[in-house]
Amino acid sequence: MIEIEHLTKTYGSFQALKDINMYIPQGTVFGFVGPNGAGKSTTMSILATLMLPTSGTARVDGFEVTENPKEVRKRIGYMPDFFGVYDQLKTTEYLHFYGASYNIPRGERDKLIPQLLELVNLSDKADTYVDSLSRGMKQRLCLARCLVHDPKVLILDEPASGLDPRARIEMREILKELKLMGKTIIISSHILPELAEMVDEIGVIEHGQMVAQGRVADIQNRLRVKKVLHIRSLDKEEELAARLRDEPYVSGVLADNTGIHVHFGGGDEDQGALLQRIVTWGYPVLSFHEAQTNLEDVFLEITKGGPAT
Ligand SMILES: Nc1ncnc2c1ncn2[C@@H]1O[C@H](COP(=O)(O)OP(=O)(O)OP(=O)(O)O)[C@@H](O)[C@H]1O
Repeated sequence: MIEIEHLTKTYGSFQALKDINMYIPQGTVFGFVGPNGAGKSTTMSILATLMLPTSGTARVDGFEVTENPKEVRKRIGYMPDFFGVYDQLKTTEYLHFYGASYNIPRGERDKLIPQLLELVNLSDKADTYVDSLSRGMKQRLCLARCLVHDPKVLILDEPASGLDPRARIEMREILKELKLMGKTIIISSHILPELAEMVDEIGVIEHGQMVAQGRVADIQNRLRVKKVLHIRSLDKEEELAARLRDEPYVSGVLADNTGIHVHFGGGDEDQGALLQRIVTWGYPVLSFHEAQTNLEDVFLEITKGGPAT
């Protein structure tokens, strides 16, 4: 549904995007992650036909963004990271305004708008002035605005930024519903663990370059060169932790009240041998397992936070 090939963008002499390639199949929820200034908004603005690339191509549903921007716009709903809402309008009027700009007839809008408000949990705010809505409500209204023309693709630039935990959960639930409706969604965020639960694939961008892309689990596996083993012993955990520090492939050991966390660079056989040794030493092992790495760990592992080149 989205195909980006050799995309570059320069601002003056600054190269913000360097040969970006990205393929997002229909119905995929794609998490676009990267540190501040990495190039996420630039990529999304190009996809949304709001900015011209310097070179390369970007297609949405087969239509190239520079050759066929009108066809692209029919198919996308774009939520920018900063957006304005018109103060003098009520929520329903606001959505009528956007619906009318997509030439949706009044009768259809009258049916559609209550459904959209229900989807974004704003039914009880239908007659409220938009400037009196909370930030979370405004974000949800903006999402409803992106949906008025029933686009196949949603391009959401940090839809959960600045929201409190409850509002973020609400936003996440709405996005899950949109996924069920079959939308292809590209969503950028800094809130990585939250993305992990709902995205099918991630692309990690740093200094204008894609540094990793694929299914979340595959990327986690690829990066699991150093795993974390979580060990619990019925007693003498501190003593065991001290002993583990001198074991092969162990690069760090942390003991706290949840158990022993061992950074381990060995393979499966080495891991088995380590467990065997612990048992031979006579420690009453309660559990010994590989801790799940989350998307936050993956992100930190890939983006080392070096200076821009
Ligand atoms: N209009 C512009 N003129 C010059 N430089 C720009 C312009 N827009 C963006 N940049 C630069 O391009 C780089 C990429 O910016 P972009 O906004 O795409 O990053 P981002 O990943 O979305 O960051 P954030 O997470 O902070 O929104 C940054 O270094 C930024 O300073």
